[in-house]
Amino acid sequence: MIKKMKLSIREGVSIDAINTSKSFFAMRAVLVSLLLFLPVNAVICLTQFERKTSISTLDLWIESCIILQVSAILAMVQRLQYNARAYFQLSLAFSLLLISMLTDLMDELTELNDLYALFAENITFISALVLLLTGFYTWQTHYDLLVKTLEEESTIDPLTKTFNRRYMDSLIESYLTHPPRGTCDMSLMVIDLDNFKRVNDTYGHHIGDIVLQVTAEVINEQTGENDKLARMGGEEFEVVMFNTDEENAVALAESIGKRLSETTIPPVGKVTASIGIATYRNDETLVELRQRADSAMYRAKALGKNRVEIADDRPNFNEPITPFDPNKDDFS
Ligand SMILES: Nc1nc2c(ncn2[C@@H]2O[C@H](COP(=O)(O)OP(=O)(O)OP(=O)(O)O)[C@@H](O)[C@H]2O)c(=O)[nH]1
Repeated sequence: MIKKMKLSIREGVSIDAINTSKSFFAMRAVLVSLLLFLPVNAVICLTQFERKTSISTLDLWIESCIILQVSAILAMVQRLQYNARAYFQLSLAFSLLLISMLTDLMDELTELNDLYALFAENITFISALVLLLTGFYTWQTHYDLLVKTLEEESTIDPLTKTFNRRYMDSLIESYLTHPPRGTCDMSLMVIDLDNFKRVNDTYGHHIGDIVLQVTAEVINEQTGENDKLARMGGEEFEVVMFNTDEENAVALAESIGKRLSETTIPPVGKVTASIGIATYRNDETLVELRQRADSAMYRAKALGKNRVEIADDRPNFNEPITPFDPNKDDFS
């Protein structure tokens, strides 16, 4: 069952669950020993019933049914595997509830009306209720945390801690489906690091990862609250800029490119990026918008890298727009 959990829950959460597996086994041992008392108790009850018969058969049936139901719930609790504490508290709560009900049944059957038994029965019952409340609370808290973790993991790139492609797609799609009232420009920027393979080949994958992290930091420093950054995969990033026309998008792209080309990342030195910009046109789909931004980025690569290009039907689009420093090496 632990294996199944590992497969169904994402890595971060499953580690938490596996770490607690020892507690599950310990708790299971306690429960099994508790449950062994059930048939023993039942035998005692029936023996007593032979002798004292003041309790009605209907009462006996009703109480037995409730006991069976609680046992069934206890068995179901065994399937709540994702939090050791909730599992422990709920299992103990239902076990105590069973003990309390069995004690009650025995008490009625034997008609001893023993004060000690009455006291023990009530104490057990109250403890069971307290444990039930805390168990459900723990369960709910852990469930909320689980949902939050899964939400984060499904939208965040684990390496750079920026958003991922899935989040970016849904963000832009929701803008396109429900555009804000009035005119509101939206621009998309595609940023692709230059000669990144060389960085990996020269310094290793680990240093390549650091370069990606620093790149994300540099882009984040330059962007404002209307912009969202995502790593789309490999060495490619996207920034969606709401309330941003082409002119402002180019200005932001230039500042990102400039800042990146000035940043020294040891031991690599400086890295550069080719950037493509596309500003949203009415009735355009996400695929079309991204295609235009992508082709602008590829044009930037073709024109010598380390520059910004705008996706457009401009007649002179082949002319470089804003070269940072075309003669400079990509990393020094
Ligand atoms: N370190 C690291 N490298 C990655 C990751 N994802 C992809 N890569 C590497 O990124 C490199 C991309 O290489 P290319 O597509 O040839 O791009 P490039 O070398 O930047 O060439 P240009 O884009 O033309 O400048 C490959 O070596 C991939 O292995 C990652 O998560 N970490």
